[in-house]
Amino acid sequence: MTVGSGQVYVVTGGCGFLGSHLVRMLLEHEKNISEIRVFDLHLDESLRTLSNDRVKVRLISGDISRLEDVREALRGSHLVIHTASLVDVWGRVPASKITEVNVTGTMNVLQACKEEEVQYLVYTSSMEVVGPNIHGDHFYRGNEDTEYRIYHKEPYPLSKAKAEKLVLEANGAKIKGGKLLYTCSLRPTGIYGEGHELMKQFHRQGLRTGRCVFRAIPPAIEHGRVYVGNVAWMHLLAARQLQIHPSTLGGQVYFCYDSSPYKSYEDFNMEFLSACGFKIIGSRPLVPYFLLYLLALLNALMQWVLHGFFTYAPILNPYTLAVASTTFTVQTDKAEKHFGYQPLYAWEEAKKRTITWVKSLEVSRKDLKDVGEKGNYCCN
Ligand SMILES: NC(=O)c1ccc[n+]([C@@H]2O[C@H](COP(=O)([O-])OP(=O)(O)OC[C@H]3O[C@@H](n4cnc5c(N)ncnc54)[C@H](O)[C@@H]3O)[C@@H](O)[C@H]2O)c1
Ligand SMILES: CC(C)CCC[C@@H](C)[C@H]1CC[C@H]2[C@@H]3[C@H](O)C=C4C[C@@H](O)CC[C@]4(C)[C@H]3CC[C@]12C
Repeated sequence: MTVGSGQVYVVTGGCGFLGSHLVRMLLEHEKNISEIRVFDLHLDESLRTLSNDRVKVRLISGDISRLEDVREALRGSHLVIHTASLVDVWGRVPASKITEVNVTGTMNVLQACKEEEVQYLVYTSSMEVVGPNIHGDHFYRGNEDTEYRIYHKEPYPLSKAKAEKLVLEANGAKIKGGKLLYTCSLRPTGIYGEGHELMKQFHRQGLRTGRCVFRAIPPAIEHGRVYVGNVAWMHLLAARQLQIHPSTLGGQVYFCYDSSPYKSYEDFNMEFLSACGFKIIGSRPLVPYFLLYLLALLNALMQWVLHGFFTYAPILNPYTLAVASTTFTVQTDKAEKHFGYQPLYAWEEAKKRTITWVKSLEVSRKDLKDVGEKGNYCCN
């Protein structure tokens, strides 16, 4: 295999949901690279087979919270896209672990950039560094300059906010050899698309309830969603343009957006699930909010009681309920203005691809059933 003398990119968390889309996106659309280093705690061996005549995909097993691992991965590279993170708003992982991976891990990436002379870093942040806040203030089609009462209490948003701050503060810092480090931060809203773990859970849950989804959140509550392919595309463009126009992109934050419609979380999921015969029951929430809140509190109490025996971490807790019940949508053109971003996938295409994937989940479940698993597939 002949591999050229292009740039070397490191993608931390490259085996995750977004990371693996990003690796494929780079392979297909970034002509200036000869090696992609996929750094992750858990390697997805199938990515290795993506190497081609032009680009080598190198899988590197490592822990972002260990500086030595990160330094080794970054040695001799040109740019880092740092997506590795523990994404947990359910209490599955202790807060200290979330901080270790998301904050210390980011410090390590910055430190390694400085020591290994890597000049460019694109950080995957989250809408959660802004909100929703626990006061339930709505963020209605806001942009990067919209004023909002930012208040973090939960470990995940807290860690993402701290990490983003470190990344932005590091912009312009001197690295070994005297050159400057340039950083920018991308803030996706709720990402969806092929491989979305939470969608798999909603799909499984819907099968258990006879393909019926019981409305819990008022349909007027808008929740921002963005297609994974567009988030990956935006990372690619930001990485490219950060090197060409470091003074424009350096130190900046950008919400990730595309033409996905503004809808409630549940109605948005129905855009895909309805193609599998799922129905949403109720034009308004079937359970009053205070009951849902009590249930969420009960789940939190159970988690606390059972802590030490096993991890009880249902989807519904006071925090996820607050996020789902508070409007948070973005409307901005900052990324277009600063680095020419336009979504690569129109909503129709993103929807089509996601539906094809959700339908494939049905096939794999049916395969399982054929080999003996008991399941409920139909309801209508
Ligand atoms: N999924 C969303 O809706 C969403 C929305 C906004 C922002 N984000 C951000 O996007 C990024 C990717 O999220 P995702 O949904 O693909 O999550 P994911 O869990 O699928 O991917 C994260 C990856 O990081 C890796 N990782 C975790 N701990 C590690 C460690 N100690 N060392 C090395 N690698 C480690 C995981 O193995 C995984 O492959 C994260 O930074 C997340 O905060 C996600
Ligand atoms: C009340 C129930 C019926 C519905 C519960 C849905 C809930 C689990 C969903 C709703 C919104 C989701 C979050 C949102 O899309 C954005 C992000 C940011 C990202 O950085 C991490 C994931 C997260 C927090 C989503 C988690 C799941 C949430 C809370």
